[in-house]
Amino acid sequence: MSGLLDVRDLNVTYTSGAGDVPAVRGVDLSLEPGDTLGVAGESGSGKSTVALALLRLLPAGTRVTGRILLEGEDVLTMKWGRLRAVRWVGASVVFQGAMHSLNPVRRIGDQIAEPLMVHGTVPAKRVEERVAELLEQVGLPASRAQDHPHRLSGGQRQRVMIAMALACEPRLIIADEATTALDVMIQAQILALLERLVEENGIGMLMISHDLSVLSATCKRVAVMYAGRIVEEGPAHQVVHDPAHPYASALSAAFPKIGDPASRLAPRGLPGDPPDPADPPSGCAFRPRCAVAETVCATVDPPLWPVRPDESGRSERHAACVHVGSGRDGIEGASTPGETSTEETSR
Ligand SMILES: Nc1ncnc2c1ncn2[C@@H]1O[C@H](COP(=O)(O)OP(=O)(O)OP(=O)(O)O)[C@@H](O)[C@H]1O
Repeated sequence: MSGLLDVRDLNVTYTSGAGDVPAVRGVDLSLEPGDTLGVAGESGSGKSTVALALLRLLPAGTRVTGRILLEGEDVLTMKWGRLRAVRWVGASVVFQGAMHSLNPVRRIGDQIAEPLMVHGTVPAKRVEERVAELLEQVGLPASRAQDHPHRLSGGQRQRVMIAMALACEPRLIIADEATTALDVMIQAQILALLERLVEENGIGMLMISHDLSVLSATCKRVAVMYAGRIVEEGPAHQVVHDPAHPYASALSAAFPKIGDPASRLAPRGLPGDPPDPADPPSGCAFRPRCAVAETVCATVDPPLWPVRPDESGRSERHAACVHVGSGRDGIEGASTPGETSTEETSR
C-alpha cells in the first residue's frame, strides 16, 4: 500500500437515460509523497474521470467501485464532512480552463483567501500575508491580489487557480490538462513551477495530459490509458522512449520528443477512433486499431504483465498486451485466460 494515494481496481460507470457508459475499468494507481505520475491517453480514454473520482467530484448517480485511499483514508466511503475537509487540504485539483471559474466581480486576493479561511489553514491575521506568498510562489507580484480577474491574462489567471489549489498546502495536487490551453512559453513556466513545488514541498502530483512529451518532461512515472484501462505503466523515460504496448508506441510516435530534434520531423497519427465505451470490442479494446493484433487478441483482454522482468519475475514497468514478454507465457500458462489478477502477476 502506498502512503499518499493508493487506488485499487477503480471502476467508474456513468449512468444516464441513454445507457451506461463504463468510462474507467480496473484502474490501479499509487503515489508516494514527492512522486510525480503522469496519466496520458487520447480524448475519451477516461483520464478526467479518474481525476474526478479521486475527490468524488463525479455527477450524482455515477457508479464507482474499488478503493481510493488518500493517506490511508478511503475517499469512497468517507462522510461528507470529512470529504470537505480533505478537498483542498489532502488533495486539490486544477482543471483545464480552471481560470474561467474565477469569480469576475471579486478581487483575486479575496478568492485565494477563501479556502484559507474556510479550512482555517492560517490565523485570520496571517491570511493576507499568505495570499501574497502564494502569488509570489506562482510567479505573480503580490500586488495582483487587488486586481479583478479581467485585469489578468489567461496564463496569469491559470496561475491564480494553481495558487488557490496550493493555498491549503495539499499533500497531493491533481493537474488535469492544467496547462493545455496556454501558450507554450507560459505552459513551460507553469510546468517548471509545478515541478519546483513538488521538489520544495514534497507533495505528490498526478498530472493528466494527452501530451506524452509534456508528461515525460515533468513526471517520474507515466501511465497510459486506453478505453478506460491502464495499458502501460512505468518509468516515464522507458514508457515514452521504449514503449511496450502498441497503443503506447502509437501515442509516443504521435508526439515530438523534447530533446530529440529528429522526432519532430515525423509525427504520425493513429488511424481509427477509440471504441465506444458503451460497446467495446471483444478481447483487447485496442485490437481494431492494432497493427500487430492476432486471433488471441479477440478473446483475451490481458492484465498488466511485467515488461522484461528480472529473474524473480519483477519489473518496474507493466503493459497489458499478449505480445509483452511474459504476457504470452502467462496467457498460455493460465488455465482461464484473462482471469489472472494484476495483483498476482505484476506486483
Ligand atoms: N457525465 C458523463 N456522462 C456520460 N458519459 C461521460 C460523462 N463524462 C464523460 N463521459 C464519457 O466517459 C468517457 C471518458 O471521458 P473522460 O472525460 O474521462 O476522458 P478523457 O480521457 O479525460 O478525455 P479528454 O482528454 O477529452 O478530457 C468518454 O467516453 C466520455 O464520453
